[in-house]
Amino acid sequence: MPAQLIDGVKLSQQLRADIARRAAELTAQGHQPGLAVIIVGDDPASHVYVRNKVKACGEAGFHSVLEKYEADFSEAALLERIAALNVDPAIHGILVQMPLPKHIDPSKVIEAIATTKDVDGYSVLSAGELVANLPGFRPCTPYGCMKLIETTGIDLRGKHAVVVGRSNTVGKPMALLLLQANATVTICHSATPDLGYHTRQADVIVAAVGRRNTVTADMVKPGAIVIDVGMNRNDEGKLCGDVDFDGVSEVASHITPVPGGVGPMTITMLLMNTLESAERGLAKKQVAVDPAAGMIPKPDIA
Ligand SMILES: Nc1nc(=O)c2c([nH]1)NC[C@@H]1CN(c3ccc(C(=O)N[C@@H](CCC(=O)O)C(=O)O)cc3)C=[N+]21
Repeated sequence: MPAQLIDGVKLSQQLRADIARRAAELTAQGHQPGLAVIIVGDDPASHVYVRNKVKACGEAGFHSVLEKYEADFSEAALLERIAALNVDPAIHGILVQMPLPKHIDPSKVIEAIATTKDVDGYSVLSAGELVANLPGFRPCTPYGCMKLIETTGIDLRGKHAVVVGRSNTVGKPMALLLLQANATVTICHSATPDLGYHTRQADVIVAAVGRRNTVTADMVKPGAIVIDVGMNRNDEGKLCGDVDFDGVSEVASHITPVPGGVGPMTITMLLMNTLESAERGLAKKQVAVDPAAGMIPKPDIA
């Protein structure tokens, strides 16, 4: 029996409908969710992604600003823009599109974003919150992968999840989210001698390497769930993932396609984080003005 497709476009539509409904409620109370997206340089793929993010904001009823800067925009000027957005009450999320030009230190830029607006979940503090099981913004791609796994109805408790890839943006946070869901987690990477040995034991495989055909049918246990985070081009220039989709579909119980799997969910969870940022800001404001709560009103920075 071929694997069931986990449809990221369909799940995104469902989640985005709910996000739009909650955004409209906030807007009616005078607190429309707002996302600022900054892009530096002229990488064409980055411009496509950024355009998609801004478009998704519009469709969800969010306010959004897109700031585009030339490749020679200075680090100091970028940090200044972030400082301004950090105190802009109309902005609840700030995303600086990666990669940045080489003269800009990405770490400096990420850490400059107010934690309350770090909707990418890329900052050291957001990463620490994830490690410590504290509330905070989850990186959008792994967060989206968890939502995709949820649609299978399979409880992760006690299941063996194998993450292939250890990037700070996907592999590492993915492993932590799976761990939070009570899976037994293995992280494999470029120095793992026999990848198939590990993946063949997996009930769930998350492939986030950036190399096509990294996971083939012989490396998958029958009935496994396979989530493909990869975004590569094949010889015909067509978008493909890290998983040999045709082969693995014959073995897995559930599989995500590329495109149409994880990609759309990344943007959906960005909207979700921005919405939740706006909701938290409003909740804080309501507590701050409630005299019964005995709180001193704080300056409006979130
Ligand atoms: N600060 C920052 N945050 C990011 O979240 C971030 C980033 N930088 N830099 C680049 C990567 C890449 N990324 C994608 C988002 C959606 C799709 C997406 O929607 N993909 C569609 C297909 C798109 C197509 O056809 O080209 C899909 O998989 O179905 C892809 C890639 C976010 N990124």
